[in-house]
Amino acid sequence: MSSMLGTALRVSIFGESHAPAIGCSIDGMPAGVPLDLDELQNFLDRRSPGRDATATTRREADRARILCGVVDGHTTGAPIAAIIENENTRSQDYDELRRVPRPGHADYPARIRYNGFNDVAGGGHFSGRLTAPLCIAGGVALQALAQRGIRIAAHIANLGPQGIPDTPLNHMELDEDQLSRLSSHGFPCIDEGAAKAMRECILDARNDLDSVGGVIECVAYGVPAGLGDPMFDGIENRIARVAFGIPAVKGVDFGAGFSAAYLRGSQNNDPYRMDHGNVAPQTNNAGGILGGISTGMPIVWQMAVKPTPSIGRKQQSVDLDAGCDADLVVRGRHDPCIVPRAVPVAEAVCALALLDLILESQGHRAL
Ligand SMILES: Cc1cc2nc3c(=O)[nH]c(=O)nc-3n(C[C@H](O)[C@H](O)[C@H](O)COP(=O)(O)O)c2cc1C
Ligand SMILES: C=C(O[C@@H]1CC(C(=O)O)=C[C@@H](OP(=O)(O)O)[C@H]1O)C(=O)O
Repeated sequence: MSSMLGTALRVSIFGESHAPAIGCSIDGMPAGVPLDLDELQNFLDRRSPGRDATATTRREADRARILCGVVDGHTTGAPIAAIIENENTRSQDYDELRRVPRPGHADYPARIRYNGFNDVAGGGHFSGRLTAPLCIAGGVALQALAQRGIRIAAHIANLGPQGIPDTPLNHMELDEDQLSRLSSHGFPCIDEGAAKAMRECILDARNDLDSVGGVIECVAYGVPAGLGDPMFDGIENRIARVAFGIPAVKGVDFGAGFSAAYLRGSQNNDPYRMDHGNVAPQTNNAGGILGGISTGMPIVWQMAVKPTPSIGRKQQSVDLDAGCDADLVVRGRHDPCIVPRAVPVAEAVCALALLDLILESQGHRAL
């Protein structure tokens, strides 16, 4: 299992959900980037488990311990390594799953791929818990990008089988106040009414021993025009590659995305106008990217998160040792919906993909 990303900024994620620790290493971060460790911890807290009834009851402090690469509040230019200790594991909940795999989780294909040697406890290296160290690396990248005037925000765009929509971010440029209100919100939505309805939808699913999914919209403001490459190294390719590393993400689209297929060219094209000497597209169906290259408009993308596979209902499975059908009731503590906790993870992957691109385009030089 190799969980590495980036070319100029190379990040490796290691650990397993019930191992003593999970962590990351970050190679290629330039020296002298100011790093506020409280801000980083606040970012990790937005993802951490066990905070209310809409999330798993596994309580973890998720304290990031930076081992090296940061001195006196600045990056040193040396590789950064950080860990989070796993403090609340209950591995016996997973004993049966080695034999009887959960529908929708990685148990069965992982057993075939790794000849049964993979760690099943807590989902092992396949666990959503690995997004905690991903958020350490992403949190560092977010602070580095903020130094360059690039701000990233995400929210729950839509949730549940009936589709409860929040106000789309693509139609608005958030000011600093709105950005910090969204990022300090326990349930990140623009519209309070939508947040309330979404919360109820998750609690209903939990009561029904079931789960729900949804869509997260993420926007990067302040990305200058002209970054990126055509074909295989475009901004879309780079963000999608990292976003699909988040467990449970099954779809990624940009700007109008799949709905562009149902528009005419006259509706989908973003007309140009001059504004105080600058080229200003009047709409942003392109999501800030044309030909893989940034247009100067906000980069707008969405990711679809499936309903949590581990649900409390009896499900059909198989006993792989006995070679027969078997019913399964999954035990343990699970998120009835992954979406709220995955919002900061979307911001993290967006920051990592964009910072890697920027460092690559400046020949790995200082920010
Ligand atoms: C933040 C986060 C929390 C998650 N929590 C759970 C959980 O409690 N139970 C579960 O079965 N899956 C959970 N998942 C999803 C599984 O890890 C994921 O569905 C599984 O590894 C299979 O991968 P795939 O869905 O990408 O194919 C979570 C994912 C994330 C990102
Ligand atoms: C602990 C986290 O989420 C976990 C993600 C997860 C999974 O299968 O992805 C399964 C559960 O693990 P456990 O059975 O050990 O409680 C979740 O609690 C976390 O995200 O930090």
